[in-house]
Amino acid sequence: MTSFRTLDDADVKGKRVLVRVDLNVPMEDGKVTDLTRLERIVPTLTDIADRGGKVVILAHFGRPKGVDPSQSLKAVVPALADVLKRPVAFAADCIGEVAAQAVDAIRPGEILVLENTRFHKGEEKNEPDFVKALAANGDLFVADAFSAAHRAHASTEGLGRVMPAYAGRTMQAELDALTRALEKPERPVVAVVGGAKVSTKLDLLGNLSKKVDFLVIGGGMANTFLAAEGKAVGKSLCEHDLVDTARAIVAEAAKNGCRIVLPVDVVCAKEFKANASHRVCGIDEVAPEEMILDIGPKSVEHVVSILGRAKTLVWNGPFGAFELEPFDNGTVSVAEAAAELTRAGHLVSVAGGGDTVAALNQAGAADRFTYVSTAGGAFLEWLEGKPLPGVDVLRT
Ligand SMILES: Nc1ncnc2c1ncn2[C@@H]1O[C@H](COP(=O)(O)OP(=O)(O)OP(=O)(O)O)[C@@H](O)[C@H]1O
Ligand SMILES: O=C(O)[C@H](O)COP(=O)(O)O
Repeated sequence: MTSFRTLDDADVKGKRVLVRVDLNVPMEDGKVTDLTRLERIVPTLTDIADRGGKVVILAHFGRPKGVDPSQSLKAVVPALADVLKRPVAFAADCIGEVAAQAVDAIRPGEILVLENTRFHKGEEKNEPDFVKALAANGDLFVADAFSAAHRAHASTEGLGRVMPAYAGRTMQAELDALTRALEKPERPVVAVVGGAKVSTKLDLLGNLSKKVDFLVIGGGMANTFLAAEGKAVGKSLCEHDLVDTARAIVAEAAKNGCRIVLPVDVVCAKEFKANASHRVCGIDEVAPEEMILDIGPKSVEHVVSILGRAKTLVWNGPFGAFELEPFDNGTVSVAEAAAELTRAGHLVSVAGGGDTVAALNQAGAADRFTYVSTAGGAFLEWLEGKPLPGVDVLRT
């Protein structure tokens, strides 16, 4: 069995601990608008600090091409200090003299953020010299950015190869949850895959159909599967060029003993806007001028009954255009049912993906899920069954 060294195995006292976290948080007018990623890293940072380590934070922000003051991590430092309820120092570079002096200047138990690693091209190229320059400021490496672990960058993967490396608390929680959900799940396992387009989730559907017992397809992508069954989907978002691909996914799933679950009724409107005039209809009754914008009540009931018999749920992507009321209804109703089944101890539920997390928050259901991942791309790549370099480098 693969295992990971964790913070419990690390002797951090008096050491300079390079901690890779994800500070890629949403900002508006220089203020952080969602603190979730900052809150998640508190246990790791306080644990190292309280055990007498010097906490030296490495992170990226945005996708700058070289040094770009508008993408400086300095703007995130006040919010991080607020969340930690401790002072946080900042250094204007992540390597060289500036970084070395800042690391020298903090005492054991104190916390320092180094400037955006992506200001140096060696970060994304994972250049050995840049890895070396980062490593010069630390004695050990703690990886706590699962959400950046799909990147083989210097600060996510390179450092793990050149110094003693440990999984931080968030990384550990994420890996535990993901293992419970797909690697060693209690069966039956249900995957809900919604969202806009099949084309963005082909690998994911292929991988999940090998691993889960029920693959519930929702959102715009369900329309392509419905079209593949010969249903008329009117003006709905639908990738007609992918109907053969959809048929191949269904056939492959059947071979693997995985049941594909599609909507049996839908909510249709003629306009893509909030509170557009709408109606519920059977899946064979969509008119040429209509768009499917949500699943209907019978579909909700069907999905909820499947969840009622399941032990594990993995969820990525909403059932409908959840940003527009009342087309959030399907997503909200299924989310509420999943949250209650989880709270009652009947279900292990793991969800991820930017829009998915927004939809679960909107439904007031996120807090009752077993685990909600803050990762976007990394969560998707994990669902696709791809190796995550920032995780693999931690394996013992
Ligand atoms: N029937 C539909 N018609 C049109 N758009 C839809 C429909 N159902 C869902 N969507 C849209 O799909 C989008 C979400 O899909 P997406 O694949 O991005 O989800 P996600 O994987 O959770 O998010 P992310 O890509 O941010 O991680 C939403 O904007 C939603 O409005
Ligand atoms: O926000 C994210 O999903 C991570 O921080 C990764 O960011 P990236 O897609 O720019 O590598």
